[in-house]
Amino acid sequence: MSRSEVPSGGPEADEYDVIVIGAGPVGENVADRAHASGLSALVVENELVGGECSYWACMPSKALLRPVAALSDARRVAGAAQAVDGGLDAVAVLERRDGFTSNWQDKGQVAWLESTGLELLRGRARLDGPRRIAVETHDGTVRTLTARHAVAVCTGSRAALPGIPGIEEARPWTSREATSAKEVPGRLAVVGGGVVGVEMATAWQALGSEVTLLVRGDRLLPRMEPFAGELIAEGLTAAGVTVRTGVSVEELSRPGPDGPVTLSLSGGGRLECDEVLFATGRAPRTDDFGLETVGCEPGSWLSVDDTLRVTGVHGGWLYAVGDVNGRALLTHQGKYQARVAGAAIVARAAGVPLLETDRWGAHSATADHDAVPQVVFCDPEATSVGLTVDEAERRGLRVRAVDVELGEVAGASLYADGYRGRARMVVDLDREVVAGVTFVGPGVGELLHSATVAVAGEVPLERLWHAVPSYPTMSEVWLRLLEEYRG
Ligand SMILES: Cc1cc2nc3c(=O)[nH]c(=O)nc-3n(C[C@H](O)[C@H](O)[C@H](O)COP(=O)(O)OP(=O)(O)OC[C@H]3O[C@@H](n4cnc5c(N)ncnc54)[C@H](O)[C@@H]3O)c2cc1C
Ligand SMILES: NC(=O)c1ccc[n+]([C@@H]2O[C@H](COP(=O)([O-])OP(=O)(O)OC[C@H]3O[C@@H](n4cnc5c(N)ncnc54)[C@H](O)[C@@H]3O)[C@@H](O)[C@H]2O)c1
Repeated sequence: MSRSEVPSGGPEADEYDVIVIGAGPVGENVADRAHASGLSALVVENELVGGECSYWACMPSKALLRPVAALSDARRVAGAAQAVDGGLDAVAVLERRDGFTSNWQDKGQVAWLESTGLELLRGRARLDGPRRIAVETHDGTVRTLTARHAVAVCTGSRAALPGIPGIEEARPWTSREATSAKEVPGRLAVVGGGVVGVEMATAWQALGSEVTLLVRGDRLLPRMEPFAGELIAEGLTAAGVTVRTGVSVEELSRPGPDGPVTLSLSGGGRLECDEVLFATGRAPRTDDFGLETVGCEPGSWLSVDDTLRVTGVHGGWLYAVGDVNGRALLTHQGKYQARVAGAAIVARAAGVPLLETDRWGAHSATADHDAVPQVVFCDPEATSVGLTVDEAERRGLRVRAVDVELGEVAGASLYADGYRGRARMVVDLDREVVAGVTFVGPGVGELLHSATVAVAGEVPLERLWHAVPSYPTMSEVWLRLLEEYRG
């Protein structure tokens, strides 16, 4: 037991100013904010400190994907391409991935908690009425703890599996296996054309699997502008992935424990594979969590206001931050919410009469509505922030889409021979500000933050005209977009 871990059963420490349930990236940040402002804070964690993101999501998936991009980048530049021989070294990639997860040990993250002075209790927490939680600790005892000011639920999400006949016996991969597998399956079927589906299809195809991506809708990445899914499908197909749209899995069968899986598909077809990954969305970790003891629906996404306080809970002491509130299932957005929630908890504990809850105020997670950035790390990369044309129109905004082929930008043509990529700026015509941006192409991930600043800053287009991009970088796409808009 490390210095900061709380011994179970200690009667002296059963009351804290703030109790945080879940030590993922979000819980860590809520607790850190509260503690740094002088409140006592306890963090309860049932598995590994660092959460899904560190061990089975962002970090291992990006460790699998970075070598794919590095190799593709070299192959797209004459002169460098000649130096590239063969594909990825799968063993080396998996070993590097293992390094990023610290071999699924959380010593490093516990050391960070210790260094901040936060207390950690290992065990499974459940709500137990107003301001109370009961924790089943890893030694089997149950501790009841009380929060003076706030309980923050930061329990994240898990993979959601559809109720298809045979799915349990087929023992499908979820995002956990897809990010932690130690061997490369010969044939991998991936079900779902969302972010996990396209990223993991990209990674495992490059590592040597023969990947079939099964998408029930008519396009990939349906939450982005349609051209994103088109360019990603093109990239996946060029890499050797079989992309099938308009197809659903109706049944699975895996007769032998280690044998192949057969998928029965809509329309009568069958597909045999060695492993099948279901990347079909997420469910909140709120089942068997005592939500009924505080008047909430067990198993539900926790609905919150913009200070991240759960709506409809008497006394206003319960917060839900990160994936578990379903607002934006992204680490950076959850950490942003954690900063806002932390500030709100501290202000309320100090008795501040009026919080800054107006739009873009210090106690309002406004960006969740208008400026959520996302980078999908496939090849090419797909990125977006703010609203698509479709979303803007559904909100009743009068918008214009401005499109530019990225390959026409000097910096992009230097980045890769025959550069393929596209940019779209969605302009709010009444305010003449940028409501949303999508960039798709190799290397655009690092470009996205410029768009996030423009969208969150509501920078007028006439001022953006004075933000001069360096020549010859890909950022000159901004100049092309503005020129196209001004005509
Ligand atoms: C394959 C994959 C790749 C992803 N890649 C990215 C990416 O590149 N960039 C990005 O921004 N986002 C990415 N995401 C999303 C990102 O992982 C999540 O948004 C992020 O992990 C949410 O953080 P969190 O702290 O809310 O929850 P989590 O990281 O899920 O942490 C919750 C913690 O709470 C603990 N817990 C749960 N219930 C209890 C309980 N009852 N008692 C005690 N402890 C409990 C859990 O053990 C866990 O440690 C990815 C997701 C997946 C699946
Ligand atoms: N790079 C990143 O930022 C990154 C990477 C991975 C995951 N994430 C986050 O994790 C979350 C989860 O990702 P995800 O891909 O699991 O969810 P998702 O919601 O992005 O995509 C799931 C897809 O599966 C489809 N689907 C659902 N049920 C199905 C069924 N029965 N059969 C076939 N298809 C079905 C849905 O239509 C959807 O397109 C996302 O919200 C994403 O923000 C982010």
